[in-house]
Amino acid sequence: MTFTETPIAGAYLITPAPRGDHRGWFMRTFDRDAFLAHGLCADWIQMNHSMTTTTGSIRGMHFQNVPAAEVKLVRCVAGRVFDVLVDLRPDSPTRWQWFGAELSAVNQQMLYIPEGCAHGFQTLEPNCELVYCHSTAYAPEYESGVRYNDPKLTINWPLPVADISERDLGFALLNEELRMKDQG
Ligand SMILES: Cc1cn([C@H]2C[C@H](O)[C@@H](COP(=O)(O)OP(=O)(O)O[C@H]3O[C@@H](C)C(=O)[C@@H](O)[C@H]3O)O2)c(=O)[nH]c1=O
Repeated sequence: MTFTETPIAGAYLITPAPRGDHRGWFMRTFDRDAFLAHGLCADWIQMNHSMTTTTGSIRGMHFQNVPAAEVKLVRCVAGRVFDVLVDLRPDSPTRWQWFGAELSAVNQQMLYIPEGCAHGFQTLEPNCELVYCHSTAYAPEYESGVRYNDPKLTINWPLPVADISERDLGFALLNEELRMKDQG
C-alpha cells in the first residue's frame, strides 16, 4: 500500500496494492506496521458502514469534539463518491482549507482523516457504500459539524445536491460560530 500526503498536513490518500489472479483479487486494507511507520493511528476501536441510495446526496461535514475527537479511515466499497475533509485545527497552516478526492470501488483508495478535521462526501452513483474505521467511540454528545456549503469553505461539490439530512443543513456557519466565540 502507498501513502500520499494530501495538501492538508496529516491527511493521506492511501492506495492498496491488490494481488490479482484468475479468481479475482486480494488486498490488504490496513497494515498496522505501515501505518505506524508513517506516524499514523493504528488503533481502531470501531468500524461503521453506510449506504446512500441517491446520486448527488451529501453526508457531512462531521467531526467529534474533544475529548471524543477521532481519526477516521474511509473507503468506498460500492459505487463512487467525492470524499472531502476540512481542516479545522486552530494551529494548522491549512486551517479552513479542504481537500477532496474521488473514492470508489474501482480505484480502491482510502482517505485518512486526522483529528480536528471534518469529513463528508457526495455520491456520484446510486447505492454508494462507505466503510469507516474510527479511533474513538461514537459520542453523540460531542458530535458537531460544519455546513457543506459554508461560504468560508467554498467546497467545490461536483453535482447539485440531491439529498441531505436536516441535521446537516442545520450546522452553524463558521462565521456565526466564530462570532459567538469572540463574544465569549
Ligand atoms: C455516526 C454514527 C451514527 N449512529 C446512528 C445515529 C443515527 O440514528 C444513524 C445515522 O447517523 P448519521 O445521520 O449521523 O449518519 P451519517 O450522516 O452517515 O454520519 C456519518 O457521516 C460521515 C460523513 C462521517 O464522517 C461519519 O463519521 C458519520 O458522522 O446512526 C450510530 O449509531 N453510530 C455512529 O457511529
